[in-house]
Amino acid sequence: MAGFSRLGESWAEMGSALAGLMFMYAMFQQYMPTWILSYVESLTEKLLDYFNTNVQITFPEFSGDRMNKRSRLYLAIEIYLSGLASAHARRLKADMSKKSKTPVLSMDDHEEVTDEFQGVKVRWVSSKKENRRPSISLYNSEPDETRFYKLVFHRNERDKFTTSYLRHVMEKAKEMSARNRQRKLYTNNSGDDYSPWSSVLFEHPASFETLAMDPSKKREIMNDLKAFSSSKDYYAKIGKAWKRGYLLYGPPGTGKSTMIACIANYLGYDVYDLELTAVKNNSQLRELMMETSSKSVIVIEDIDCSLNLTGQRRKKSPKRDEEDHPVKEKEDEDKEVSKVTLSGLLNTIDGLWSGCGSEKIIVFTTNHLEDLDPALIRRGRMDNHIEMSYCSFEAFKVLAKNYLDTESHVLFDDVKALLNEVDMTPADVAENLIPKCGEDDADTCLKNLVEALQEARGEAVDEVKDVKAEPNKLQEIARMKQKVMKKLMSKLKRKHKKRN
Ligand SMILES: Nc1ncnc2c1ncn2[C@@H]1O[C@H](COP(=O)(O)OP(=O)(O)OP(=O)(O)O)[C@@H](O)[C@H]1O
Ligand SMILES: [Mg+2]
Repeated sequence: MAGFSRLGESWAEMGSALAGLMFMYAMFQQYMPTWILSYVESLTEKLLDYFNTNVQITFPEFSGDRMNKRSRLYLAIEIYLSGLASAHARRLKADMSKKSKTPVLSMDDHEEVTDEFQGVKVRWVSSKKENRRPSISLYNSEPDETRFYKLVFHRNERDKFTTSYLRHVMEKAKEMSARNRQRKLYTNNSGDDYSPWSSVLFEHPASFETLAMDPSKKREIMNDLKAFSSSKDYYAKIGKAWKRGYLLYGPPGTGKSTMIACIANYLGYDVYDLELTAVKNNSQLRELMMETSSKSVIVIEDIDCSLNLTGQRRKKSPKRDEEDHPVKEKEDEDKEVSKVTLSGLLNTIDGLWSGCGSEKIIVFTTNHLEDLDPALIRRGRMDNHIEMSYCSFEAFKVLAKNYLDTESHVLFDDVKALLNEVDMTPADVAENLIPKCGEDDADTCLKNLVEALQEARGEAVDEVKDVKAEPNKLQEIARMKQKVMKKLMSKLKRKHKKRN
């Protein structure tokens, strides 16, 4: 008995000594030199291997014959783990890369985090080992130390973690780096000899969250975009270039340009703003398209006024002046500068050239859908036609939240009733919600909006009365007014774009 109790005591002593050692190790771990940590780690691993039911995969930082290339897999894991690390790791490292807009956090050496995949837990450990060979050698480019990540999981889950989990890590990392990437806005107005595009950082703050639109329509568009961006295999299978066309149409100020920024921000794509009037001919257009990168939104705004693309298929009789001489129209003048034709444009967006590069979204915007050549916007070319309409009550609620931080108010009912009767663009509603002087609060802004809507309703009623009084004459005036406005708008837009 005495022997047993002595054995028990010595086990207890060993146990408490081991616990003490472990406690000291944990306490002073961060002050210890790396070689001690690596040594202890490998010793512990060997010891644990005897009882181990785990499988472990190592992902070294450097790969290649001479270990001189940073491994893409390692970098992807680093990005993937940054989210977990910032939430759970105790010791973190921060780094800033040229391409990212925020610092990238990663686990510090000898730190670990747990992840969960399909209900099963896995452990990620970040380690490093010192390379004993002298690093100053003509023949040895191996770094002094090698970092690696270790993935540890139960051996029963081998299939799951060697295939689907690693795929999941790669996909997530791709998504995360796209989100964190510094994106660019390209224009073809002032390209140089080296590139037909010039660029600035794209930092538009618009997002689907702040876009005023019917929520179900918004969700539909977001789903469509997500499905597109993850359909690489599908497009390859059906033998179609991985691109999608969006046509955004609606009156000025309904959010077409804002929607483009939302799309680019949502998918983490670059934006190419293609000014067709600055493109000399079809071959330059082709060159521009070939110079666009994957993961981009290529935009042609106001396609109806970009060039005389709208009527090239319909034979138009030339306009004549009072003395019956043919009048040179503004569009004809443009045609002399830009010789891009409708078929050139169709071929570039939809023909063989469109296969160059992939994952591209092409967006046309227009205020006048009815003026466009049907060939330009047929399904398959412009796959998704989205009407950007006047402000609905649902859209107003988004604006009220954005601008006034308000989700309900006594005046909401008035606004709702008025928006049912009056067409007002989200841009005009937003303008009324902006405080006019620093002290304007939500009450004042909403009152301003109600007044503006009432005023607009008054004008609309007056117009209806006039039309009833003299229908033919007034309808003719309205048509003329619309025509003049349309031309004026086109002119202004062209001028504005040329100036920029
Ligand atoms: N649906 C919307 N949601 C949020 N803000 C909007 C919306 N529509 C317009 N706005 C606001 O109005 C401004 C003008 O909108 P935007 O330039 O997107 O309109 P547009 O439809 O492109 O007009 P245009 O046809 O004249 O180019 C934006 O800067 C934005 O602040
Ligand atoms: Mg616009």
